Amino acid sequence: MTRCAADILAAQVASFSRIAGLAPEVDQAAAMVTAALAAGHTVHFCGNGGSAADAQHLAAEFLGRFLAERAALPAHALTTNSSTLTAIGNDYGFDEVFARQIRGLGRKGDVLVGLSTSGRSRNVIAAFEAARRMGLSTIALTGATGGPLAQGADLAIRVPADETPRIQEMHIAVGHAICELVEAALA
Ligand SMILES: O=C(CO)[C@@H](O)[C@H](O)[C@H](O)[C@H](O)COP(=O)(O)O
Ligand SMILES: [Zn+2]
Repeated sequence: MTRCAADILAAQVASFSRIAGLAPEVDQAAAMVTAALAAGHTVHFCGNGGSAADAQHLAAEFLGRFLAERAALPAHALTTNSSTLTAIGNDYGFDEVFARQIRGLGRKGDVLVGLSTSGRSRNVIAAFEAARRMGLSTIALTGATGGPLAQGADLAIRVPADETPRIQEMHIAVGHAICELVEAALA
């Protein structure tokens, strides 16, 4: 299927026209993250490919600043240390790259945010299983179908799109909305 630029851009506008319906879930996610940060806990992020970039982007918003000048907030992307990722991947398998980091770095009361457009990435699902066992809260950002990741999460934000790029574009919009709400709540 070949689409011209106008078709692709129209598809982006169409998916974004549905995003306001996610307000209740976005409010809930912001409340979970705000409560954890206010109690001194950390927010961890993970995902693969473009979602790894989104995980890093969102962690940076908390550690750095989003819109307001304020103290650094503890956030961490599990996607950034190539030595950690290759050691765990090589020795234990790629499915373990995030779960093992959660077992090492996660603390009861922390929040784990997993981004997966399919909701089927096994390494993200394994990290959620580890987090659940340890008492972390879990927030899944997925596409409309949600997959097993959404089913097993404390909170699932299923954005109303089916194609990976459209889903990713909405994930970063949702992530930014959560950042803004958390920053305002903690100000
Ligand atoms: O960015 C893109 C496509 O837009 C790709 O890199 C994409 O993230 C990768 O194929 C991921 O492995 C997809 O994983 P997931 O979203 O299904 O968990
Ligand atoms: Zn992408």
